[in-house]
Parts: sequence; C-alpha cells; structure tokens
Amino acid sequence: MISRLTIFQNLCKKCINNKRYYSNGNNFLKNNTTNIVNRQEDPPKLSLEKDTIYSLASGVGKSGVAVIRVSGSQSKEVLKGLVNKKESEFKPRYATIGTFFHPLTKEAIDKGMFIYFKSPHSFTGEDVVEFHIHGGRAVIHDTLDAISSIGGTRTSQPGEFTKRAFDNGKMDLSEVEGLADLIDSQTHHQRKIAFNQMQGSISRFYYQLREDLIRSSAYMEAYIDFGEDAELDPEIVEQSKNRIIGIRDRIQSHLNDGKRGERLRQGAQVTILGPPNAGKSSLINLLTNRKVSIVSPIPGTTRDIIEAMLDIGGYPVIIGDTAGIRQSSDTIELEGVQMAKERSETSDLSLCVLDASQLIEQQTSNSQLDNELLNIINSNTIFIFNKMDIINESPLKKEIWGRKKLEILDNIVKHVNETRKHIDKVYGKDSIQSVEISCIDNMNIRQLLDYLQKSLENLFECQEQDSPLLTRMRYKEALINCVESLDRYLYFHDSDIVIASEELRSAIKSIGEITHSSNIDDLLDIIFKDFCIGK
Ligand SMILES: Nc1nc2c(ncn2[C@@H]2O[C@H](COP(=O)(O)OP(=O)(O)OP(=O)(O)O)[C@@H](O)[C@H]2O)c(=O)[nH]1
Ligand SMILES: [Mg+2]
Repeated sequence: MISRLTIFQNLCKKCINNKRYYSNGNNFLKNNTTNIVNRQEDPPKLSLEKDTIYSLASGVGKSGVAVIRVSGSQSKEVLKGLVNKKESEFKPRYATIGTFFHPLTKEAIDKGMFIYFKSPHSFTGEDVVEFHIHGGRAVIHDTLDAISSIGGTRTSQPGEFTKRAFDNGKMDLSEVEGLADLIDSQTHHQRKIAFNQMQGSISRFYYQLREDLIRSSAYMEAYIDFGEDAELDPEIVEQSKNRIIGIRDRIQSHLNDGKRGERLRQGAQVTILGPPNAGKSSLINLLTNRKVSIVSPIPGTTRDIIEAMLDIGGYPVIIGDTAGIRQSSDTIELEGVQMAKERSETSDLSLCVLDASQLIEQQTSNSQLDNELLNIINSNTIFIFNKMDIINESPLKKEIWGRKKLEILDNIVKHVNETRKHIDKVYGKDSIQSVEISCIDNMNIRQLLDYLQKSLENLFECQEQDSPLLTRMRYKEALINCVESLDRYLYFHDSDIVIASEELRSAIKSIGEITHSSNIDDLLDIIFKDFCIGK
C-alpha cells in the first residue's frame, strides 16, 4: 500500500513540475508565470552578437610582459589578422609562440605568445584571445592599434569582460563581487576571503539555504493545491515548518557574525586616543612609517581625525589619530575631542596613549587619565605608556615608575569596575593590556604590533566555520529581509496558510537577491564602476 507520505511527495513533484521549477545544479528555479523567486527564469544565453572588445589586461606602464585580451565573435578574426598562421594552428587553451603583424601595414610589431579560448570555455564565455607581448608602451600601443583595424572590434569599458562573464552565466553576482574584492585586496586575509568568494563559497551557502526553502515551499504549495482533495496529513506541513525554523535560525546566526566579514573587507577601525602631547601622532607616524600627522610639543596640535591604512599580520586596519582629550574653551578643539570620542566608541580597538614621564611627576595617578578619558575606555583598549626613554634614563625614575604604573592600573581597574559601562566582565589587573614604548627610540613597537595582531585575530576569528563571512551590507540587508519574511511566515502559519506561503516566497526572493538581484542593472553599474578597463 502506498503511504500518505508517498502520495504527498508525488504531489510535491507534480507541483514542482506544474510550476516549471528547474534545477541549475546548485539551485531550484521557477518560471515567473507563477510567483516564486526572482528573475532566474531562463538559463543564460551567450551574448555572441555583441561587439568584440579588447584592452590591455595587465597594469599600465612599462613592464616585462603585457597581456592584451580580446573577447567576442571576432576574436578569431583578430588572431588571423595579427598572426601569420593557419586557423588549424589555433588550438584552444594552448600557448603558442608567434610574431604579431599589423594587418594593414604588414609590419612585424613584436614576437610573443597567444592563447585562444573557444566559446564557451573562456572567462567571458565568448571566444577569447590573449596576446602576451613585451610590455613597452609602443609595443602595447601598436598591438592595440593592429587589433582596432579588424572590423567589429572596440576598446572595452571598465569591467566589461566580467560583465560579459556574468551575462553568460559564468559567474553570479556574489562571485563578481568576490573578483572585484580580489583585485582590490591589499592584505593577505582580504585576498583569502575575496578568493573564496570568487570561487563560490558565498554562492554555494546561499544557494543551499534557498534550495532548502524552496523545497519546504513546494511542500506547502502542494498542500494548499491538493491537500484537502488528497486528505493529506497536516503533520507534513508541520514538519516543513520545523525545517523552516531551522533555516531561519541558521540565517540569523550567520547574521550575528559581529560584522567580521565587513571589517575584513573594509578594515578594522583602530583609534589612537589619549591626553594631549602624549605622543599619539608620533605613534601613528611610526606605525605607518610616514608622516601622516603633525607632531609638535604644543599640546592640542591634532584637531581632526587623521586616518591611515595599515596591514597588521595580514589584517587590514584603518588607524585614526585623534585630538587629545581635555577640557578646553576652544570650540574647534572641543569639536575635535568630540570626534575622537565618537570614533573610539565605534572602533574595534582603541590605543590609549599616555605620557609615562608626565605620569610619574604627578601626585595623583589619574591626572592624565581624567574621568573623561576613563569613560571612553572599554574592554578593547590597549594602554600604551609612551616616552619610556625619559624614564629609562635614570634608575630612580625607573623605580618610581614601577610603583606608579601599578597605581595607575589599579585606578583603571577600579574605575571600569565601578562604572562597568562598557564592560561585560569584572576587570582584573591582568585583563588590562599595556605596553611601555618609546616613539623616539622605537622601543617595544614590535611588542605593540604583536598585541595588535592578537587582538585582530580574536576580532576576526570565525566561530562558525561552515558559513562564509558576510562581506557586504547588501547581503546583510537581503538576509534581514529574508528573516523578517520567515518570521511573518511563522506568525501566519497556523491562521492563514496562504498568506504564510506568500511570505515564504518573499523570503526565497530575498535570499536569491544575493546571487541574482532584481535590480541587476543598477547593481552592476555600481560593481563594475570600480573595475579596471581590462577586467
Ligand atoms: N622623549 C620622547 N618624546 C616623545 C616621544 N613621543 C613623542 N614625543 C614628543 O612629544 C611631543 C608630542 O608628540 P605628539 O606626537 O605631537 O603628541 P600628540 O599626543 O599627538 O599631541 P596632540 O596632538 O597635541 O594631542 C613631541 O614633541 C614629540 O616629539 C617619546 O617616545 N619620547
Ligand atoms: Mg597629535
């Protein structure tokens, strides 16, 4: 006897067939005559009728080797025009040495290498030819000129090769964004995350979630369409609800990744703060190895936030020097102090620079660390005692400093435990990270960088290895919309199954936006705007 579950599963299959879902290998898609999902209606068509585009794909300027890339239906004609070889010698994906001639003047331009990629097995999905030539300006110029003399060719727009790859279904949106990030990446970890994204780590994750949702939706639709006639057990709908709760929770925990992905893509924010004249600007100059901020003995020199990019152990960091925190009647300085506080509050890490040589002179240990400064300190603050060269010059000063430092640390512990404003645990003296440095002598700068690297490792540490990092706000927004729709689906599930299933469809649409947005043209313009010409 056939069980009810089997009948139901058959009905689901029927439902899927009726509504023309199809699978593209990763993903279930559905014809837009019904209602689910987005514009993934038909398999992509190759854009073979377009102009053939060409441009220098390697960097601008003199170099040993330059690569010129050609893509489009005329690629083979370009090759025939420039290379004195038979068509049978254009073996796809083989590097061949040849002399390149100008088709009009017949003059030899250069001797190099060419590779022919036959559609659809190329980056763009079109016929592609790459010329590897010597990277002199005149060689590049004359080769480009030779290509332009072949009919139906034109120079490419920024990102046009990638756009064609996207149009021809070679890459989805998140993979294109991964490629853009890979080209932009400046540090080891940025490159790693961008490369994984370009290789489809994000796409696979979202395709899987979307496919799971579509399966559950198909069960519900089958129930709505055939449930009563077939006297189906409502328990089956209940089971798909439980699966959807599981998917919702997975998306939510993925959303709670603490901005790690965005930080890694854009750089962690580190703020240098402290009282005036402590050596904040000297420190940023030392860490960046250039003069980004003015250093002077006059307290209150820095007013604005001065930012610089750093690579610390492969992690990108946007470090900011700020105005010294103090009471002032100068409104411009006060504005700077306010900006310093705000930046520190939104920062991932703060470096609180104090002048150790001043601290030992003072009776009260907290005169430099007044309440205004103490209030901004949080658990991600590293204390830096600067100007240790002055202390180290005398054994007496060193001895006084030993006691003073303990007093200061006690004071900080007391203050943060009393206010506990930003702290989620009781602060012990050991939990305060502090380094003694000298910007003049370069003392302990390596140790400071090690501290910073460890803190960044904690910050970027991936607790949930099976889900990729959320690298863009766009993904986050789509996922928030998805979770909201799923919450509404759960709300209506018991009272109105039809509205609930509508919500499920809109959740599926939201998650699909990540890889195939419905605002595709606007989005592509934004993504490709930043691409270089030959990509
Ligand atoms: N002896 C000694 N002097 C230092 C050290 N670091 C900085 N200085 C000096 O301290 C003075 C102030 O340095 P800055 O880097 O401008 O201090 P700042 O904290 O940016 O000061 P504001 O911008 O006014 O808040 C300058 O004269 C520096 O040369 C150090 O490690 N040892
Ligand atoms: Mg300064």
